[in-house]
Amino acid sequence: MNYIYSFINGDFMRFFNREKEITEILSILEGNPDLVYFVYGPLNSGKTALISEIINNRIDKNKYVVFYINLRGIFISKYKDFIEVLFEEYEEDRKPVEIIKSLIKDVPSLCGIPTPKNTLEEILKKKTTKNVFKYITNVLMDIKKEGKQPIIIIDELQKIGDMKINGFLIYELFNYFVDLTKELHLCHVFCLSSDSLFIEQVYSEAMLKDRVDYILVDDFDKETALKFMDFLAEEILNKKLSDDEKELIYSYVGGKPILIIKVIKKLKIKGLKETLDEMLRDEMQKLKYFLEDIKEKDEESYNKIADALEIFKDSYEIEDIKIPKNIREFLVKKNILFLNPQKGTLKPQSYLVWNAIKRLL
Ligand SMILES: Nc1ncnc2c1ncn2[C@@H]1O[C@H](COP(=O)(O)OP(=O)(O)OP(=O)(O)O)[C@@H](O)[C@H]1O
Repeated sequence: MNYIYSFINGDFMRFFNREKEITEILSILEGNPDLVYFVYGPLNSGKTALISEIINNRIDKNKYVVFYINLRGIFISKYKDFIEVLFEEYEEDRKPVEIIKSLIKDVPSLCGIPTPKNTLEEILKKKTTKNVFKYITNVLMDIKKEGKQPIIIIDELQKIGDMKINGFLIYELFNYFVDLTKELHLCHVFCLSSDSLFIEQVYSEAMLKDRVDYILVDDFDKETALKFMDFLAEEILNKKLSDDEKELIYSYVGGKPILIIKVIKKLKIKGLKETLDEMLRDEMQKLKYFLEDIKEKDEESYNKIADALEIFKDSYEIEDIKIPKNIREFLVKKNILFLNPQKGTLKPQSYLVWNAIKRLL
């Protein structure tokens, strides 16, 4: 049984800023569970890093029990796959809550709901979610009786979007999450996703109105991005960057944390202009091949897509309906554009993509 989950992918990195988002989430956690929260934002904006910082360093570990269910990187094609991610089987003859209590002494979060072996077999035999949810609710109630507040976090929930058991599994889960929050006030629920089409579907789902809320984790704004560069230059290079250098980095990669980290790391072995030009060239190559493929398959679609992308030559962010629905959904699906359904806006997934668009179209 392996409950230890490392949130840090890649090198160890100290966490930077996000105080506004942290304050918002901590204040939600202090209150009674009431709504299901969707944490969304562009690709690699730092959603997982933020949640991980909160779980590891910002909450009182004696007060909360966190279940972090990560569907990222897991192949889920059938119900059984999903159940296997949701639960962690154990063999000892102890109650789940006892297992949980002993585990949380060592780790900040559990990556599955502990379930005795026989119970899991029973759950899997019945092809209905009713007994799954009943089991989870009982475990959560036991945790609450111990004076602790359970939190469920699901990363990349959209991965089960197409899965059907009776109806769509995802709707059954949403209903269950609404039960846990709005009805029972038993458990905090956070769903993380960078799939903005999925978030848009949730946003326009009448059933979820007034039962869910959204927390946007966007790329850093300019002021924060420049400070992040100072922070990283100190951490990684042990030196300061000039204002001109920071302005130049921002003009290429904007406020996307992962790209800023990449630039600063490369400065150990390469010059700044060379690093930035290389990154931009790679992005342009990707976009060029992407457009070439479309042009070869269907000239008419290519023209529509080129027209849509050309709109970004004048501005980074535009109103979503300026691009016809099918074209905008295609570009969002292909991770060229990010859709913010709350604001009704579209923008390139990063400044780097934006720069590639401006140079190629
Ligand atoms: N505030 C931050 N401080 C330090 N590093 C950060 C911060 N935000 C993001 N990062 C780094 O940027 C990278 C991408 O972040 P992360 O994986 O959290 O993004 P994400 O939004 O969850 O990605 P995805 O789009 O795949 O869901 C990680 O390596 C992370 O360590």
